[in-house]
Amino acid sequence: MVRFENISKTYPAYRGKAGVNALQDIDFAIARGSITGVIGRSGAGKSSLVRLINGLEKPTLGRVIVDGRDISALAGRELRLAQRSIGMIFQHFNLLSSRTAADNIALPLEIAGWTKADIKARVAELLALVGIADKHDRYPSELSGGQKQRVGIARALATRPSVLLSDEATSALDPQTTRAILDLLASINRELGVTIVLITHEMSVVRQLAKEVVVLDAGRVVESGHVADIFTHPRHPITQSFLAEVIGDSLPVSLASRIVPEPVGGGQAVIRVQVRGAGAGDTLVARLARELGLDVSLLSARIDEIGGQHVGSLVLGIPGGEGAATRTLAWLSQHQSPAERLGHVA
Ligand SMILES: Nc1ncnc2c1ncn2[C@@H]1O[C@H](COP(=O)(O)OP(=O)(O)OP(=O)(O)O)[C@@H](O)[C@H]1O
Repeated sequence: MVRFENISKTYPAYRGKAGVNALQDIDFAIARGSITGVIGRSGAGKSSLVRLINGLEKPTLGRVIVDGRDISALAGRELRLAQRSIGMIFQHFNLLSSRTAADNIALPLEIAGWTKADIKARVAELLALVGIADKHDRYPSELSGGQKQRVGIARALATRPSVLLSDEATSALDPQTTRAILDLLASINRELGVTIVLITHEMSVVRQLAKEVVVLDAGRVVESGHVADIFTHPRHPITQSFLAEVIGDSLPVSLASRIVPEPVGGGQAVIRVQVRGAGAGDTLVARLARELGLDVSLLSARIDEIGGQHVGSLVLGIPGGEGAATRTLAWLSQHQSPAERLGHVA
């Protein structure tokens, strides 16, 4: 559906400023009908990547294939026609302030040469789809941020695109409105089958909506895969730092304040283990206790639903000194459960 084939993008040197290698060796595919999050820090190359998908930028090397066509090779009318099958929504909505909600949504249809009657019917359908049928005649200044983004989404879907690009579309919204807009995008993906590519610097957005994630750093893909896999087994430090922001690797203060680096006589080793799948945590703790004959205690637990899977971490207290802690870590490793020792409590 969208395929990056060995893409590099270099912006040339300009007025004494050095050239920038914005993207290098980008090679991955986005499946039809999927929701893929592309995450990276500022300057990682996210916007350059989306602009390649809709043909606003050309790659320096490689090809970008959208719906079986090399969009990077198109120009003029052919490019404009191809762009009708790629909708885009933006952080600041990019609505025309002089046009009503309905007339903003009508704009791409006017450009595509639809008749007045067809435009009227399609706009009514789109306003209903995004849940603001009553805002037909409102100007952007009379709408809330969430409502403006709904107009943006309706406008992006007007010409029935197969791909919807979202460039930080919820970054200017509060958490509750963000959730409502992400829910709307999920239902659009489900009901219309539109492929969604989500550019963001927030892992919480990826977690709520995406099934696949691509992590960009300094113009390269450093990690990619299913969201649930990446959340449970992040390999690259940049991914780990994004995850720490959302999963809250932080322990409850009451526990964190008791953990010390050295073993405490008669105390417990503190081990954090990642778990995955409904009920996986219970099963793991029960088996560990039974097979190693240990009186394991559960000091803290956090389970989230990510990419449709239960993932989280358990903090276990292991009595029995260093030997028991080492045996526990070995057992967890044998059972493919990533674990780390945090210290000891009395
Ligand atoms: N038109 C341009 N001309 C020159 N350099 C550019 C241009 N657009 C982007 N860059 C540079 O390319 C690199 C990647 O920028 P890009 O905007 O793609 O990153 P980003 O991940 O979207 O960042 P942000 O989240 O801050 O928007 C940056 O170093 C940026 O300064």
